[in-house]
Amino acid sequence: MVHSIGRFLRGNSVSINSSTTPDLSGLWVPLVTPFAGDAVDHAALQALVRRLAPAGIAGTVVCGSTGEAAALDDSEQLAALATVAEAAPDLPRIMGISGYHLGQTLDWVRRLGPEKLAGLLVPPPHYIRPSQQGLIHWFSAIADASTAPVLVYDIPYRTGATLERDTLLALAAHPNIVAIKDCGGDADKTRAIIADGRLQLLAGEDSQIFSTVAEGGVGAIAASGHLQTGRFVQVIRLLREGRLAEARGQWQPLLPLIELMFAEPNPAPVKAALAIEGLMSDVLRPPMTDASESMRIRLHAMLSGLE
Ligand SMILES: O=C(O)C1=N[C@H](C(=O)O)C[C@H](O)C1
Repeated sequence: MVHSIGRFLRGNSVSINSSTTPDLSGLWVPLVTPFAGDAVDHAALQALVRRLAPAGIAGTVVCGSTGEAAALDDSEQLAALATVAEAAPDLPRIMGISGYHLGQTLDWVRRLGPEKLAGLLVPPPHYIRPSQQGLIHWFSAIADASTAPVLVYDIPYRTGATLERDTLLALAAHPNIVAIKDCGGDADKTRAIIADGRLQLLAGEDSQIFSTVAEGGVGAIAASGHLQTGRFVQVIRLLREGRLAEARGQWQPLLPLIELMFAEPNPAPVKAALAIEGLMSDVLRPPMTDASESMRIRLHAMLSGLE
């Protein structure tokens, strides 16, 4: 049994009720961060957002893992967020955060307080591998401090921390924790969260979008959605409408694209594909590396075959 020491279980939580819980369904695109040389390429970021916005996406994620947030300093992150907001002011934005120092992370959450965010995407602290009780403390403290609703980012292969099913169900009681981005790799846990019904579940593994939404997930945060965006949007919409065969017809042509996008560390293939399309230059910040030559050749072939 895990015990929360968060403010919400002490009875003085922020007053957020179900009528104000945001609807996070649909496709969210975790934006890459384009670079021009050493600097963030704001013009390319703006053009990217303007291309994605009309495709029917729910919104964007700024500074997720795909956005190479680990390589951006605070002012670059705030500037990227401002550029995305300026490019499409009415398109909802989720901001990714991460860290392992609770005090510094809370300071950052408070600095983000004035931003108009649809949510804050928060993974467990990486590297330090706390207990389940420690994880409850981490998320509760952040959710207490955040003016935006919190999405729990369950991604043990990046953080080294496993969020157990009971932990996620305990966090679902927090009025400001509203969703999970599911990269947990545990189908039983995924189903339990969906069956519980309090957290909106978004697929975080692109290859699992179909199965997750077919089982009751509300959408996805998917880097592959930079390409063939309208088709990803359609798949999720059709599944949520129960139109399984039509959804499958849209989904199957996306599988080679998804496979290619993760054949090298994300976001190198996504950036290479967008560079081929003339949207940005193909630059990542070390220690991330740009796509290999063989990847570029495969991308050229794939993009020329796409409608
Ligand atoms: O940035 C994200 O959010 C995503 N991250 C995943 C990862 O690379 O770990 C992939 C997913 O498509 C989106």
